[in-house]
Amino acid sequence: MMVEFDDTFRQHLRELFVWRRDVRRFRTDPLPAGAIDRLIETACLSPSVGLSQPWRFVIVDDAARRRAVIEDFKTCNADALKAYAGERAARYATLKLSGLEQAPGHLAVFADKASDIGHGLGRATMPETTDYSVVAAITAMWLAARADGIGIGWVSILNPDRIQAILDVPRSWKLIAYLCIGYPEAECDRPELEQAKWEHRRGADEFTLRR
Ligand SMILES: Cc1cc2c(cc1C)N(C[C@H](O)[C@H](O)[C@H](O)COP(=O)(O)O)c1[nH]c(=O)[nH]c(=O)c1N2
Repeated sequence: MMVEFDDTFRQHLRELFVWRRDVRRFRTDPLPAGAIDRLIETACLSPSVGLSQPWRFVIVDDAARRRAVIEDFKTCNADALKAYAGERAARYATLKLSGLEQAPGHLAVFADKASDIGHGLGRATMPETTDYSVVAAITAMWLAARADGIGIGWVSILNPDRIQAILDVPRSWKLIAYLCIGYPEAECDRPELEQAKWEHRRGADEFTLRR
C-alpha cells in the first residue's frame, strides 16, 4: 500500500514543528494510562545507526528516586548560576529550567554504549552516532507528544553519574536526556527562553553555508 501525504497534512505537520515547545510549566493531572509507553513505541520507529536502536528508556515513578533527581537538579542549577555574573546571573536566576516537581511523568533516556545490536555498522569512525540515534528518537517523541497535546521538557542540568546511580542502570548506559512529561499549563508558538529575553530564535540563513 502506498501512503501519500496531502497539503493539509503538510500544513498541520508544519504547525506541529512551530507549536512544539520545551515545556517547564505542567499541570499536575496525570497522563492517561499507557501514554508514555505509546510515546516510547513511536520513538522506537526513529532512525538509528546500523539499526542499532541504542535507546533505553527508564520510566521513573518511584517517589524517592524522583526526589533524588530533583535534589540533583537543584544542586546543579545552583552551580550553573555561579558561572554567570551581573545582569546575566540575575536573569538566569529568574528562569524556570525544569518542571520536575509538577510533571506527572519522568522519563530518563540513555544510550547503551555496549550493545551489539546493529553489529557496529556506521559506528567505527563515529561511535558518537549511538548518542545521535537516541537524540533522533527523543525528537520524534517530542513531536508525537505535542500532537497528543502532551508537553515534554528536556532537563540537562543534572549530574549524569548521579542520575545513573539514582536509577541503578548499567554502567554502559550513557544518560542522554531526562524528560518531564505532562499536560502543559499553556501553549505557545515561541520558545520560553525567547519570551524571557534570554535568547532569540534565529533564521536558517544564519546557520547555512553554501560551498
Ligand atoms: C539537549 C537539550 C538540553 C536541554 C534543552 C534542549 C535540548 C535540545 N532544553 C530546552 C531548550 O531550552 C529549548 O529547546 C530551547 O530554548 C528552544 O525552545 P523550544 O524547544 O523551541 O520551546 C532545556 N530547557 C531547560 O529549561 N532546561 C534544560 O536543562 C534544558 N536542556
